[in-house]
Amino acid sequence: MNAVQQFTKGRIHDVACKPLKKFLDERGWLTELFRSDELEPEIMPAMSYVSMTQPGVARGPHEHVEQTDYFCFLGPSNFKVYLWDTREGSPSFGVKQVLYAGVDAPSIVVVPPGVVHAYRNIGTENGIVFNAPNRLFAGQGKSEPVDEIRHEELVDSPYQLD
Ligand SMILES: Cc1cn([C@H]2C[C@H](O)[C@@H](COP(=O)(O)OP(=O)(O)O[C@H]3O[C@H](C)C(=O)[C@H](O)[C@H]3O)O2)c(=O)[nH]c1=O
Repeated sequence: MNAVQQFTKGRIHDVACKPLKKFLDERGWLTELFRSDELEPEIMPAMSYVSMTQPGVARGPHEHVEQTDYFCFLGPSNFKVYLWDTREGSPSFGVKQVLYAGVDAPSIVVVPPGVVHAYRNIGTENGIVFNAPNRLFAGQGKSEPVDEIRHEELVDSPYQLD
């Protein structure tokens, strides 16, 4: 594990945050989540899943060794997203970045391997997050270890959520 204890605020290299474009009409709205003609081959999704997070609840902090996460914060709540760059050699090594995403700012957040990440539902409704990672959860046929380092239980963790 890398030993960064004090992170500085800033923007993390290779983390992408893009607005989701909603096409609104009298029936509701529609938004594209990903397109194979817009993504780099190395982050092309291998699977997708949706999670619901209750108000006030956080998921993470976690990091992946090989997996890039492709989170879409769709609403109906808002999330505070926390990112910490622990990649030695990264131009933003030791940087912490905070983003807000969800119903008031529908967004895609791309998180590369080695960037510790967590998010909290800061709204009053259940919130939906779609993820399309570029690796299969637990590998082919769920036969491999899960590519995930969990930091939730770390004593004196540098990855603090407020
Ligand atoms: C991710 C995943 C999970 N699961 C099962 C495994 C557990 O029984 C259950 C909950 O998964 P987990 O405890 O890994 O979820 P979180 O710890 O909340 O992690 C989530 O939030 C943090 C911030 C993330 O970065 C993860 O990618 C995201 O899944 O769903 C599956 O069956 N398939 C999957 O692809």
